Order: sequence, then structure tokens, then C-alpha cells
Amino acid sequence: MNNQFDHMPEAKRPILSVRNLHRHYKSGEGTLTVLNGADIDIYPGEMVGLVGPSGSGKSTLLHAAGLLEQPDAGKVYINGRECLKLNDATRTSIRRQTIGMVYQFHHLLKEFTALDNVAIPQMIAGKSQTKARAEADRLLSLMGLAERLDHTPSQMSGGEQQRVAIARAIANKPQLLLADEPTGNLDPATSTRVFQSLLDLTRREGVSALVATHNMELTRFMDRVLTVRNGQVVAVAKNAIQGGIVV
Ligand SMILES: Nc1ncnc2c1ncn2[C@@H]1O[C@H](COP(=O)(O)OP(=O)(O)OP(=O)(O)O)[C@@H](O)[C@H]1O
Repeated sequence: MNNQFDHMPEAKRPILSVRNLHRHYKSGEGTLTVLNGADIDIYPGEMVGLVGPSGSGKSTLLHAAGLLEQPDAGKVYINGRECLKLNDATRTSIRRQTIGMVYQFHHLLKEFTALDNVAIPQMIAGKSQTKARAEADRLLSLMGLAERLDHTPSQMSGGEQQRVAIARAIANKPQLLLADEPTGNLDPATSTRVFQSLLDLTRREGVSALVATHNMELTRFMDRVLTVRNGQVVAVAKNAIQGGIVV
């Protein structure tokens, strides 16, 4: 298999490498350039923030990196394998095995309980109902929702719903969580708590994360912060973090 990172020790191989991504949209008579040569590397165990002005291309970049949308040019490597030239079925399979997604709105199944919402994707991936429900119980309990397992989304607060969505995204053991404004819909205090829960759970479960946010306050919890401007990653800042605490 074509893997450009085979020569590197495993811990130093990026899970995700995005190279020179371009994305344009037709806009009236002209063209809107949304991604203009964006590059990203995410390594095992990293928590990386993605910030930048509204419209700078963060969501478009996350969707392309998560193999949900095809850019116009560039490369997306997942574990060293170039994915954009693969057929739809193979890309989908790589995405399901490697990537979990969380959005600003939770997209939970309304008529199902929290437990079912986290168990169902595991059953679709082939796990038995008993094992899927046990894992859903474990993850939801880690997210502080042990008392909410049998509640449907409408019986939970916005912060609780988003915690369920995070547990669901982690349930199939992805290597990488891509989150697009996961707390953008929550009040500031709830936002901080849910963000910390997301980072605690991903660290604990050994999942890396790339999280787009407008809340600069939250980026102090990340290992690195990437700034997007005009469709490019223009700055990378490294936080000095020890044991999850910024020093
Ligand atoms: N399907 C589309 N068709 C046309 N333009 C689009 C489409 N999707 C996104 N855009 C435009 O691309 C630009 C970048 O959008 P994107 O959502 O990636 O930015 P963003 O940095 O995530 O913004 P925000 O922080 O507000 O969520 C915006 O100007 C947006 O209007």
C-alpha cells in the first residue's frame, strides 16, 4: 500500500495530513476561493484548535479533511494513505474507521434515548447489541450522564445533548475527532464544561482531536492552535501544557 510515512516511527506519523487544499465556489459571475492552499498535520495524541474569522474556511477545511467533501485540488492523507483519489465506498470506509465528527448542532435521533443514540452507530459497525449498549453506558457515564441514559434528546439540556453527541462520535473508537464549533450553541459556562469534557474523554480514550472554535478562551486547553485566514493555515501556536494544564 502506498504510505508516504512508512519510514517514520509510528508515534511520529501524522494521522491526518492535508496538503495544498483548494476549494472554489461559483459566486454570481465570479468565483469565491474558500480554501487556498491549506496544510494541516495532526499527530497521535494531539488536541489541536482551529481558529480564524467567520468565513475563513474552517468548516470547509474540516469537511474536506474528514472526507465528507471533495476539494478542487490538493491531497488528504489518512495514516499516510492518499484518500481523495479513492472511490466513494473506500473513502467512506476509511472515514468510518478513522474519524468521528461533532457539529455545532447535535443531530441526535429525536425518538431514541441517549443510550440508543450512542449504541446504534456501534451496532451498524457490527457490534452486538449487548456490547454496544455496555460501551454506550461506559462513555455516557464518563461524560457525567449516568442518570440520563434513558432520556430522549428533548428531555436533556443543550449541554447534555452535546455530551451525548461527543460520546457517539467516540463510540466506534476513531483515531481522530473532528469537531466544528462543538460548543457554539451553548452559553459560556456550559460551553467551557462541555469543551473540557470533550478533551478529557478524547485524551482518556486515546483519540486525537481537531476542534474549530470561535472561543479563544477554550484554545488554552489545546496542545496546538492553527489559525486559518483566507483559506490558508497562516499561524501555528504551541501551548505549553503539562497534564492538561497550561503552564
Ligand atoms: N456550498 C457552498 N456554496 C457557496 N459558498 C459556500 C459554500 N460553503 C461555504 N461557502 C462559503 O465559503 C466561505 C467559507 O465558509 P466556511 O463555513 O468554511 O467558513 P468558517 O471559517 O467555518 O466560518 P464560520 O466561522 O462562520 O463557521 C464562506 O464565505 C461561505 O459562505
